[in-house]
Amino acid sequence: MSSSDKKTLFQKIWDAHVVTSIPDGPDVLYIDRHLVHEVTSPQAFAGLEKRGIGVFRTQNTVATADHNVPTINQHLPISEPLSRFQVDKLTENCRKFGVNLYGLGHPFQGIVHVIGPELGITLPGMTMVCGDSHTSTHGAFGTIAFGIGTSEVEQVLATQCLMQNKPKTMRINIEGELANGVLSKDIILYIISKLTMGGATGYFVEYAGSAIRSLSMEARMTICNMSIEMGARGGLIAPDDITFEYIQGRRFAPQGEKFEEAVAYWRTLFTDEGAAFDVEYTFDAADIAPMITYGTNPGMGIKIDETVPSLADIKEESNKASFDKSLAYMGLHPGEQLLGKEINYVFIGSCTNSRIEDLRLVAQFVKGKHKAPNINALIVPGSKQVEQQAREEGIDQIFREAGFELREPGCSACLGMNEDKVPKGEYCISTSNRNFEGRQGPGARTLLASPLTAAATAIAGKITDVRELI
Ligand SMILES: CC(C)[C@H](C(=O)O)[C@@H](O)C(=O)O
Ligand code: SF4
Repeated sequence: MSSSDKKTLFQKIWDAHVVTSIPDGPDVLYIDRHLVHEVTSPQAFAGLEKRGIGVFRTQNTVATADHNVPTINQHLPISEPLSRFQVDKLTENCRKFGVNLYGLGHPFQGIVHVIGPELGITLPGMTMVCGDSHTSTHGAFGTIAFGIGTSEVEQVLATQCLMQNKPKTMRINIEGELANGVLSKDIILYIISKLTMGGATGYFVEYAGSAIRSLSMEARMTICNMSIEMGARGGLIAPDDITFEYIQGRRFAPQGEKFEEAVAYWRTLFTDEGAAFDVEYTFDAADIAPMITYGTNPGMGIKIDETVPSLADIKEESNKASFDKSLAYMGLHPGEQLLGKEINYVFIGSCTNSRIEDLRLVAQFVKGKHKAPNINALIVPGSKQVEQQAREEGIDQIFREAGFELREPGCSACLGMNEDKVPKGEYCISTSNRNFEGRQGPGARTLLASPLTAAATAIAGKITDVRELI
């Protein structure tokens, strides 16, 4: 193989999906799977209706209701009018256009980025899109998965294709062993704190290295999920035995001989030795600690035992400009220690950390303990299946005894499009992926962290270094 024949994983998947290349323009890509939710689909369906056309490949399109759904009493009509309208509109559109919907009440309903993988809809080597920035989650399977805008949603519904300029490629290697109490959420918060919020803009990232290889699929999804938070178009990880084992037997995954055939192909999905990336970074896993954010973008993160930096420590120009405003919003000041700070809200959920593995980890930690009296804790599973599994495993019971409530699935307080909001001025340790101003409710102050850090904080009633407790 000459050096020019050597391909990155990204290049291999991309090349396999180019329908046609527009000279000096974008490529037209075939899209294997299209996920749809209630927020970004109404205008797209309306556009099809206006043009008098249908959905080209309904069998490749799956919809669910997640952003606007309440997390209690899902069997009752939605009381909040806008949310009810959005969810009803999705139901109506899916019925009209013949799209498969896992709506409220369906045993497969859940956050779009949780249900795709758990149902075996997400498979290695695919192209996947959704009108949602965290579609990058699915890259954990060795998939080119990325978020698109509503007009592109219409394009894909109509043609199963999408025009795309090829992004540049970046590889991030994490080598070595993670310390006890450090989770994949800490890895990605660490990476984003190093690269900053705009550091991967224009790139598609491949995560590699021994620390990444050792992670479960759930943990890999957490990392790929947040690729977008450093501006990347998406992130992916080469599939391996851990991936194949996760997929085997899942509802819509190939079965029997078909599965073996698929695995034989999936094993070709890796970056060739010596293939070139536009940029490459390597970090030492041993340098990663439990992380927490102090500001209003996910790149404003520190190791939990560090202090809030000062303007002089900030390197990125765009962050400098908003630094003071960000700290004022958060009610924090440079040099302040976050450890030991009393906070009243904990949110465990979102497409970053609401999978069964996250819930198990939290349950294992809180078992036999009780949350502090000042803490309001919300645990929201990513899907009906996760909720069901948690109940079967007695995890709901453990949570109840520890003073937490296991809700019904949805995006919930990740972005507060339903009634799950954090009150103005209150701090919330959140396992979600965004800490923008007002993200969890007007005036709410979000501190992003791992599920273990969230759990430890809930028990102590103040920001806690989980390494001291395990
Ligand atoms: C509502 C949706 C378009 C949005 C996104 O694209 O990511 C949401 O999921 C988010 O996390 O902010
Ligand atoms: S859980 Fe949060 S980040 Fe994920 S899709 Fe829903 S709103 Fe977006």
